[in-house]
Amino acid sequence: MGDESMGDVFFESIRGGLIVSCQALEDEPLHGSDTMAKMALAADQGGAVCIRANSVQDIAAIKKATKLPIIGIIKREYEDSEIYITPTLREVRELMEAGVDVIALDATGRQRPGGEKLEELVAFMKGHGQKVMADISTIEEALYAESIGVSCISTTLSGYTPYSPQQIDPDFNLLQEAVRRIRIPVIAEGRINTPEQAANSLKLGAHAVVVGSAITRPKLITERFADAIRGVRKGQVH
Ligand SMILES: CC(=O)N[C@H](C=O)[C@@H](O)[C@H](O)[C@H](O)COP(=O)(O)O
Repeated sequence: MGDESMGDVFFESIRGGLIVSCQALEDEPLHGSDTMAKMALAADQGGAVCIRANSVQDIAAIKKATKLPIIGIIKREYEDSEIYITPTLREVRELMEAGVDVIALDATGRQRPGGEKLEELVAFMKGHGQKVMADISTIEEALYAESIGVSCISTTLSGYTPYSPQQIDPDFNLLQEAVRRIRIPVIAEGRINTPEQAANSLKLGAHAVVVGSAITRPKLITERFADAIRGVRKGQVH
């Protein structure tokens, strides 16, 4: 592990712990800061060590509901880029103003809106003493993010770039390779849908685990159950 995170209060506080991502976009039934604050409180009471949250409004509401540290993002779409997780300096500034323990941003190699550069965003945040989580989709992106000074990496975007493995399960291969080759903390994130997968992530060396949909997206959870039972009793005679 790199020098910055060694002994760092935030990274020590989340070591081996569960980070719950509390997010609902405008088109989701649970959208709304009050609801996200309640989700965060439930996560806190359930044993989470940190919350990952989207938008200045949600972050402000969550801060009132719990004292847990926050990894903040702003999802915003731009016409000239595929990147939507904290894409530009505008979102970085908004998050710094809101005040979060860590800012997470897309650290894939893709073109950013307005031609902005990942290195410049990271340098800006580090220059202001802001911790940075790099959301990556491949080992090359993880290595590059580490080389430009991010505080930790997360496997968030594996499966969400066209050049990373498209799979239903979490990308444990990427996690393992990152743990082997990266010195800063490696966070497991993305499609961790069962307690066993979360525990396995830590066994494979993840510093902490982020779980979102499986805890905070009831529509998706319902769909999984509905899909699993669909047709099971069809044709049965009672
Ligand atoms: C790809 C992307 O946009 N991921 C987002 C990142 O903040 C969230 O929508 C995910 O819920 C989060 O990464 C946790 O993952 P999962 O919900 O699979 O546990």
